Amino acid sequence: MFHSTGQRWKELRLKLIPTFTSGKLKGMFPLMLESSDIFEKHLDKVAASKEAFDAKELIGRFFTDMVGSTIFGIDCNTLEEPHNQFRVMGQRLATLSKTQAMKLALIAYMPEISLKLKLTVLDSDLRDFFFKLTKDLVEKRKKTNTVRKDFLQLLIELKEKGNVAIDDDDEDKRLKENFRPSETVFKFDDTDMTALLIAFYLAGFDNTSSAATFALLELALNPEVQRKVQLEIDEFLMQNDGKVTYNALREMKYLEWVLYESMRKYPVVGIHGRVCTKKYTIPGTKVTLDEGVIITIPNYALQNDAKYFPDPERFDPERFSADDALHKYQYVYTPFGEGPRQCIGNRFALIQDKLALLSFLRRYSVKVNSKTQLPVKLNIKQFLLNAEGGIWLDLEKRATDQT
Ligand code: HEM
Repeated sequence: MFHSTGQRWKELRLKLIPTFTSGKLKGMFPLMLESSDIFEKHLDKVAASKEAFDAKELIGRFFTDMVGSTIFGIDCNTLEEPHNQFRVMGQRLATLSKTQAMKLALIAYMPEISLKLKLTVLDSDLRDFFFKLTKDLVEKRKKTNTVRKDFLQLLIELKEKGNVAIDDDDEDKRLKENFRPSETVFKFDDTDMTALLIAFYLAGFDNTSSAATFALLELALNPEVQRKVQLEIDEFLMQNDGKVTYNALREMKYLEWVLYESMRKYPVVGIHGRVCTKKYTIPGTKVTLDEGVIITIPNYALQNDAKYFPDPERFDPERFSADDALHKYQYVYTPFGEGPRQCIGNRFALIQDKLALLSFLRRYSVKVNSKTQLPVKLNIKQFLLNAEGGIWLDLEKRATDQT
């Protein structure tokens, strides 16, 4: 999906909208909670070891289990078995060799030539692994008549019926009213399904774990902010008999501002790409872009520009406290992109990241371990923003157990 363009992309995007509605995400929430419960128990072991942990690695394993369940419907147990095949294959998706990175750039910037050359980025054994996995899982569901509230199920529905239905009680009323299934015949085969599952898997453990890692780092560096998040969590848990609910999580606004602010300082995807589809003169300038021109939008630079975000080095979640903050920062704050190609999984990602922070902070505080290089040096060789040498943290049990 990342590389499809034109009519094919439009069709696919339209078909996928109902997959990410609040109703569907709410339906998946119990599966997400199951993974969080296991993660919280695992954190007790990490704390008992008194060893520092590599935040991206630990959260990446947690999210591998979570997306294993919510995307593929499988139980991976990656927290306990960090080298299982599903995790190893996922890590290979996330680490591109130089040749793969060059191929990716060619596909992004010269799509027509790449198509002619039949360029592909993934190694054939990786493709075969996910293709077989998807095929086996689909067959098993059919054989056992299993229906699960996960992405695989929704894509099976899309393949078989040509559409994913929007539930009558879905809260996204505007979406429901405006949604029109496309009238053209929609081709969606096993390869399309596998490609989408791979994209969701990769984004669902890699992008999201980077975002949660940077948020934890800033909380560790700013104990007063960490304390405020913990107080908000305590309050919501108290109001809900210690249970984490979808609605309570959505209402934890301070937690949300913390994530917004850390995604401002450290946008996991540091640049966006666009292709000009028709000749266009930028208003108020003499700059004319011709059709086909490739544009790179430097969102890392924009989000760290004092012109838009005064004192940009300062970690200040209050920047997002106004109701219209996201509107005010539109086009300069774009961690999830902007416009029709904006990240389709942004709400799912926010739930994941909120759950990760909540799992840590309800019973522990995080502290920076001396293995973390400060100030953080960003690794610019990777596709996603990560810290060189990793973010190493220590867990410290909170004075009162909040469960
Ligand atoms: C913190 C986590 C995440 C970040 C920062 C992120 C960021 C982004 C960005 C910057 C784009 C490109 C948007 C543009 O060009 O305007 C994108 C696209 C996309 N993302 Fe995410 N993403 C995250 C999580 C997820 C998750 C969890 C999923 C799915 C489960 C997902 C699925 C996608 C897909 C399918 C696209 C392509 C959309 C299209 O081309 O129409 N992302 N994401």
